[in-house]
Formats: sequence, structure tokens, C-alpha cells
Amino acid sequence: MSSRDINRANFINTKLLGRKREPIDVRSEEDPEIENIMKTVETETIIDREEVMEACVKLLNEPLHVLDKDFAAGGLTFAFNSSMPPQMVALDASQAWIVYWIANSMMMIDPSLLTNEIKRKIVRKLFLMSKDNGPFGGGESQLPHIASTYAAINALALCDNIDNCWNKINRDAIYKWLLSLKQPDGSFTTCNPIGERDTRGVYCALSIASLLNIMSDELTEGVVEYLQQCQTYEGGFGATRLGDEAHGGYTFCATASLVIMNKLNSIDIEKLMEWCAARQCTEEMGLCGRSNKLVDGCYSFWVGGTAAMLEANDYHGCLKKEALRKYILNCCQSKTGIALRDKPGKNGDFYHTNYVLLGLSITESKFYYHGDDKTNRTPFDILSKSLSVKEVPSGLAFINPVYGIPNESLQEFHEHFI
Ligand SMILES: CC(C)=CCC/C(C)=C/CC/C(C)=C/COP(=O)(O)OP(=O)(O)O
Ligand SMILES: [Zn+2]
Repeated sequence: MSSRDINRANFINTKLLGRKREPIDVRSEEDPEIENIMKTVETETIIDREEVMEACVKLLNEPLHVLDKDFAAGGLTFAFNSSMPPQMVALDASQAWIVYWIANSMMMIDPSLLTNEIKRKIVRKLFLMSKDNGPFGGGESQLPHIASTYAAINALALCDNIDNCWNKINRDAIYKWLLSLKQPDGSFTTCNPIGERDTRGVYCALSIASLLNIMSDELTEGVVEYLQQCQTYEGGFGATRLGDEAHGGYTFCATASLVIMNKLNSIDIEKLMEWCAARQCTEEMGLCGRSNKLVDGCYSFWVGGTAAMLEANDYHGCLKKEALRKYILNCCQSKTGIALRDKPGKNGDFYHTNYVLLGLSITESKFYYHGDDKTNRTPFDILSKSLSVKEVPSGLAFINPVYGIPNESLQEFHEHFI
């Protein structure tokens, strides 16, 4: 991988998934592409809290908008089949993510949208991103990355073992590679040797390993202790154990990792519940990712999914789900675009479409565990059923909050590897 590729991958991972930090100095004359991306980022409209509140309150007072499924689905199908729009060039190292976001959105809206032809395209594209059929990079000829591998495995889980593709996944190579990323403090790097080490790596590693049934004591050694150190005084989790601010993305990753290991009881759950409840903005009723920050539709999953996992474990009521649902339906559907969005004033995108839809499904579901045996719980035992809502339910698929994919696909994929 050239230093330009490393810079670009770092930049994209930081912007898209990473924690807040000083901008990386990647602007150089030799790289006009990155120069352009930086310009777009810098000129992005800064939305003021007052403005957001005003726009949301106006929209929240309107009659509830019902998700325009045909519009959204048609748009997504088009986006997947056509070539990438220019702004997507910026996501060169995130192609596995894009495939997962689009496929998962389609699956949640209507599984028949994901035709065999589209599934074959997904499988073909994903395996091109890997030299040995796993682990996966962010695009063709890119080095493997833990987040790309996570996204690729999730996307493959949606493809129904078409053409026996699940047997093609190189589980041995993935297991060895995951072990090679393991750090003495219990965390995982995102890729070697330049990767970041934080709760994202832990979650991606455990999600991949549990789905492919390659979990081992060696993989999970020290992980609980690492995550315990990431819980902050506020109750949420920071990126690392070095005192980072609690954030919705990292809190989801830590909570889901603990649920996968059936170790939720090893952290301060009451504080975590308080922290989740405090994420619901009192005017907009959507969720923010951290203290004193703006509401954003994607936290309907990162924080909403955390609350759903707590609910399954009998810690109910962190969020006002009906009010969050209203925020999603009235404020996250862009009237002009095909996609779902962060907040009024923003454009829709694939990332927000997926996580807002996951969040919407959560607001219409009750979460619980199958069976009474608390000591042997697995993340695959989490079930959901319909929670009655005031207006018409959206009819989205029920999802598993640990993996962020519909229950049906999850069960089928998981059972394949038992
Ligand atoms: C599985 C996996 C890799 C998950 C990643 C989860 C994660 C860290 C999500 C957060 C992503 C995000 C857009 C943060 C924005 O920070 P910001 O400072 O721009 O936004 P804020 O003001 O809302 O904090
Ligand atoms: Zn967002």
C-alpha cells in the first residue's frame, strides 16, 4: 500500500468512523483528490443547535410522515447498480461498508429487493476485496482492515449462501489474522501495523468471530478488563482506556462486545442507562452521540442499539421510543433526496440510511432473550417482537441489535457455521 493510500484510508476512517481528533495533514500538491475532499469537508454547513431545534420542532408538529418505501428502495437499487456518484470517490477505502449499508437497507425495507442477481454482484464485489477469501480490505488491492472485514461478513450474511458463497469464506485465515491484531492490553488494532486500537476493533473482531463460530479464549483474553477501563465517569464508553470522552459509537461497540461475551454484568449498567437516557435531546427527541452535541439520526442505532441490548437484559426504559420514532420519521426523511439523513438541513447518505432504518426498527420492537438460562446466553438468543406504535408501523424487518442485521439473515448465517 502506498503512503498515499495509507493517508487516504486513515483520513476516511477518521472522518467516517473515527473519534474526533486533530485533522490529519494529508493536504499536499501531489494529491488533488484529498485536497478536494478536505475542501468539501471544510465548507460543509455548520448547523447551529438553535436552528436544528427550531426546524425539528416545526417538523415534529406536522402530521407523522410515513416512510416512503418505494422511493427509498428504488433509489437504493439504482445507487447500487449504477456507477458511484463523484462524492463516493472519497469512500474508496470504505467499499465493503457501502455494500453492507445498501444491502442491509434494502433487506430491512423489503427482502425481495435483494434479488439473486444483486446478491451475486455483492458476493463478487466483496471477494474481489480479499486476496485469500478473507480477511477483507476496503476495496480491490487494499490491505485487510478489521472494519472492512466486519462490513463484508455482515453483507455476506445477507446473501443467503447464494452459489455456496458462505463456504468460500476463509475462516482459518480470518481467525489467524484476528489473533495477529490482538494487543497485550486486550484491545485489537484495526489493521497492521498502522491501525488504531480502540473499542471499534474489539467489537469488529468479536462480531466477526462469533458469526463465523471461531471464538476462542485466546481471542477474548483481557477484553472484558480492557472494556471496563473504557467506561467513563459519565457512564458511556470512550474510544480507548486512556480517558477519552464517552461517545455513542464507542459505547455501542463496547456494549455489543460485552453482550457477545455474556459479560454485561461486569460494567456499571445503571450508569450506562443514565448515559443513554441523557442522549435523548429534550426538544428534538432524537439522540446525540455525546454530551452537549447535536442530535443525529445515526445515533438512533449506536445509542438506540445499546438501549435495545440493555432492554433484552431486562434493563428497560432508557429511551422514549415513540418520540425517537417521530424524530426519525419527521426529521430524518429528506423530502428531496432518496436517502435518510442525520438532521434537517443535511443531505441523505447511505450510512445514515442504514443506521436510521436500524434505529426505526428498534423503536418499533421489544427486545428479550430466548430461554431463561442467563449463564449461557449468546447474542443469537436475542429476539424481538413488534411493539405497538400509535401510527402505522413502518413494516421494517426485525433486527438483532448486536450485529445490526435482520434476525432472519442472522440466524441462517450463524446456523450455517455451527
Ligand atoms: C463498527 C464500527 C466501526 C462502529 C463505529 C462506531 C462509531 C465510532 C460511530 C461514530 C461515527 C461518527 C460519525 C462520529 C462522529 O463524530 P463527530 O464528532 O463528527 O460527531 P458528534 O458531534 O455527533 O460527536
Ligand atoms: Zn450521523
